[in-house]
Amino acid sequence: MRGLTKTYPGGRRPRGAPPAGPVTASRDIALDIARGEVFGLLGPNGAGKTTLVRQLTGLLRPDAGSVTLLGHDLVRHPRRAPRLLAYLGQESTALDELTVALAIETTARLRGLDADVARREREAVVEELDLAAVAARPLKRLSGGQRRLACVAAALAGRRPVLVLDEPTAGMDPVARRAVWAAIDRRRACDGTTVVLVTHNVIEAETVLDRVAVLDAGRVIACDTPGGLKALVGTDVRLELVWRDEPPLGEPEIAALRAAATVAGRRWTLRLPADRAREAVAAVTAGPAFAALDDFTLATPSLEDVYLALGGRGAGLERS
Ligand SMILES: Nc1ncnc2c1ncn2[C@@H]1O[C@H](COP(=O)(O)OP(=O)(O)OP(=O)(O)O)[C@@H](O)[C@H]1O
Repeated sequence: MRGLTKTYPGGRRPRGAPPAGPVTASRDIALDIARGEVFGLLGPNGAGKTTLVRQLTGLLRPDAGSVTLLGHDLVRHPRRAPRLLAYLGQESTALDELTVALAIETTARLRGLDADVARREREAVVEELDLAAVAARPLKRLSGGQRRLACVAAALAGRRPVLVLDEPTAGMDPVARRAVWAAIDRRRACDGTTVVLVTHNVIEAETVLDRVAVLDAGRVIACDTPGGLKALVGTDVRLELVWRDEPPLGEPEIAALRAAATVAGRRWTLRLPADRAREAVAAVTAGPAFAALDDFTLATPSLEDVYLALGGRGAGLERS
């Protein structure tokens, strides 16, 4: 992608509401995604992730800039996109009337597979994502998480060399989410599939992503490997404390931690240099503090920390 720019015109608003001005959702975006890479787009609600992937998939025409995918100019020839990539949008209602099995098999057929190959592929992906129990039911009669999983299965059918997945695990339970991340990892490892992944689930996604672009207000504000991005925030570690009810603020060490913490209900989050974190862990795991503690975690920087350090608002980022 080079120089991708997209501004939505201001819309009409109900009488009395403030006028809605135009929104520039992509600002001069330049990104190179290598073949076989699992590439993440990270950013808060409204950062422009969906706008970007819709341009990448030929569904939305940029105002300026270019998208070249496997040698094809997708701004000039957007209809080539469906032959090159599988796209899972945020909302997929097109398959709602079909059963899960038929949705997967039909998608594979539409992507050019012979009937028996499409059937075999359907069987394999139903097993891979553990969908057998709901395979005979129409998508519209499934729970939100099950429907999303069925849509992921359809996206995987037909073996496109590029997968563009917009929040594939939204609304899924942990078992389903794990199955999706494993399926993505397998496509990359076995087929060399290129995957572009929009996600809010930063901690989970970290394990599958080769590189990540962080978007904020339509701009790419950082792009690197997860490790490279984490190096940006230095060596601070994150200490999370969850208290049973009242923390023992009478203890001077605990009162000092309170002053440095971000407090959300019973949860305190602290970002500390490693040696200071060690002292803090010693303080909270001794004496009355430990008795008052419900849970604690100590973690090295995550992509979420990177995002926050880069000045993002943090809203909308989700931890597993
Ligand atoms: N059709 C549209 N018309 C006008 N403005 C739009 C339209 N679609 C998106 N926007 C605006 O463009 C900006 C980027 O939206 P986009 O959906 O790309 O963000 P996102 O990063 O995908 O957000 P989310 O995480 O909530 O899915 C937002 O300010 C949004 O309000």
